[in-house]
Amino acid sequence: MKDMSEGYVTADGRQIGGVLMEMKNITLRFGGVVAIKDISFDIRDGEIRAIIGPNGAGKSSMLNVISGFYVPTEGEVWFKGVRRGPMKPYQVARLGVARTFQNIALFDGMTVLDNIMTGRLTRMKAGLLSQALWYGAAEREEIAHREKVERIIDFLEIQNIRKTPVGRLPYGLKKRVELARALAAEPKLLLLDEPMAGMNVEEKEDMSRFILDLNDEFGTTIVLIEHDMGVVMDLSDRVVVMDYGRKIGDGPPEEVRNNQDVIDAYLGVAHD
Ligand SMILES: Nc1ncnc2c1ncn2[C@@H]1O[C@H](COP(=O)(O)OP(=O)(O)OP(=O)(O)O)[C@@H](O)[C@H]1O
Repeated sequence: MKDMSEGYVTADGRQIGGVLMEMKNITLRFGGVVAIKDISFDIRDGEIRAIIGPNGAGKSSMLNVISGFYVPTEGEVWFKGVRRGPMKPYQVARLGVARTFQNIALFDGMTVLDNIMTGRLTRMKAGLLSQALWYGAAEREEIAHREKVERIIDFLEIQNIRKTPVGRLPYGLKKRVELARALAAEPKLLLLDEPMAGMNVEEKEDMSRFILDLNDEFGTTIVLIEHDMGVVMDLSDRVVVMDYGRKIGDGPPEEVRNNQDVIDAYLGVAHD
């Protein structure tokens, strides 16, 4: 077991805990393409960690390694002090990892409420047989799940659309429902793939507020990929910068912003 005791205090006075997840020398290849080259970093309990980089840098690939969707070609992933082997998505979900997607992945024909309930599936104990045999227990479980979901609906201020089919909602609200569904799994680690993509300024402000509030209220650790630099600088405690599959920067936003390699990558300086 790893020592998880160390932590740090953020510029705004939040106490960040020890290492929740550690990526050790991760390399990921797709045939001849090397999407990630020997990258190491950690994610600490309670922090908001961003992964940034130009198009094709390897950010989505890295998020997929963190989520367990991809198994790295080389390197180790440690979660809660234990080395993680290859896992099925539901096993990763049970460990407490949930995510949202770059292209919203909701059921358009279902209501907001039912979409969010699908986020509780990995937490449901009562299977079909036990539901038939122990109807009372299953009903109690269902009520408990609904209470959790209602709390999330209140938290994300979407009470007025709870019965609306998702397909009828504007883009920004769909993104919020997707966040609600991920939260319904009560994740320890929440992965957000471009949570602000395609949003207007007001929607971005709302989403930023919800991300900060949920980190504060539920203590959820967050990893996000985001192209909007203003958002990244405002929200994150520490930032990993990727370029051509390599890590070229890692630290608090102000440190990363002044890193010459990062400036060069964003200005498109030639690489050898
Ligand atoms: N499934 C795959 N099969 C083959 N190559 C892939 C696959 N996924 C990603 N790649 C390649 O790996 C590299 C990194 O891609 P990735 O999507 O992780 O970058 P990214 O930083 O998320 O880019 P973007 O900001 O454009 O989403 C690219 O060269 C990409 O073409």
